[in-house]
Amino acid sequence: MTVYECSASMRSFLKDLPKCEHHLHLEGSLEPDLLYPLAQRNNITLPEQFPKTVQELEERYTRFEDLQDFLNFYYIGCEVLLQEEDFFDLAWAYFKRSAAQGLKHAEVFFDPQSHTSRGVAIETVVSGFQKACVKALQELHISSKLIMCLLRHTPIEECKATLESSRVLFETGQLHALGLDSAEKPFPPELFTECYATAKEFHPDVKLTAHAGEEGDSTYVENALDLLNVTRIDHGVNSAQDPELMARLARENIMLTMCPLSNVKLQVVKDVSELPFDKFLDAGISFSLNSDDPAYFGGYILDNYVAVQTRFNWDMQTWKKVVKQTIEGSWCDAKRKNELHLLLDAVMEKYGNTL
Ligand code: HPA
Ligand SMILES: [Zn+2]
Repeated sequence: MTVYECSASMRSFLKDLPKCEHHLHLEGSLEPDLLYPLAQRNNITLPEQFPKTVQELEERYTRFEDLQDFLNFYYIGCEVLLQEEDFFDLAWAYFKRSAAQGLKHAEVFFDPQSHTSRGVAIETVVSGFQKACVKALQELHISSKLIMCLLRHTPIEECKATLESSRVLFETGQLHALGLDSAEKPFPPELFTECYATAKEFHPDVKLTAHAGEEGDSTYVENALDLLNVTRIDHGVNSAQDPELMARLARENIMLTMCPLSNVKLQVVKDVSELPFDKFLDAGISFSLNSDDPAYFGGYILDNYVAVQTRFNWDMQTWKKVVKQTIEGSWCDAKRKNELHLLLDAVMEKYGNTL
């Protein structure tokens, strides 16, 4: 297993940076040591061939062949979540772990269809997550937003029904944005044009994002922009294939929510060093660094920052630039952004030119 290490002082600087996460699937933060107790609490029988112990499961998580191989485990994991308190426990565990890594603001995904398909009401899911968000703000000073994702492998009629059932949650601002995840290549953005238009009709403030260019090529990114009217792209690694698209991303200030450890684990790239961060910086493209499904990919937000540092060896000013653009690309209000910028200034001052 690859170990990413940087100097203790650099790690301390990276930990102190006020980090915002834009690409985190709450269901992907289900650690094996919570999965089995929840299965027991809810009397869920896991499939016969599913690993029987935390250790066996952790071992299996070290070798995913591709996105689909991972998703097969991810959806089985979802099955242990039933009650409001399960969703609360899951999200609260994520916030606590990430607080210890210097997380200050999180815009987090969830997949209602992986729960409603098992008879769990969307309100139960959202209510559990919301309670954790409130506690995270009060006790950990982490602000957050919920992004509802549609599962692109499910029938479009099911996606439309899910959207309809979430209408009030969007209208009342309990849900902040719409996203799109699951198997990318067979289910391109154009299938979801109507769903995205509907979400925007719920409320003009609803934000739109979509996974694109993780396993799909750069045309998936282009089509998500043109047909879904997203203002953010989740992953978008493959945008680097097309110089014209790169120029457009910079011009239109589209943020890419990059996930270094995920990309290695799902074999999008062989090593973090292959990711086009320097190309994006040179082209003036905004990106953030995120953990995606930390329980499955072996690292939370700071672990991703450290992995990038071990391969790119950025100086403090480059990190300042990356964190600044991450704050700017967040969907929190101007007051919160200002607080985050002040935290960043304080960290830069604390470390001076020492690194
Ligand atoms: O990394 C991902 N990609 C696509 N779908 C997902 N659903 C959870 N995680 C992912
Ligand atoms: Zn993702």
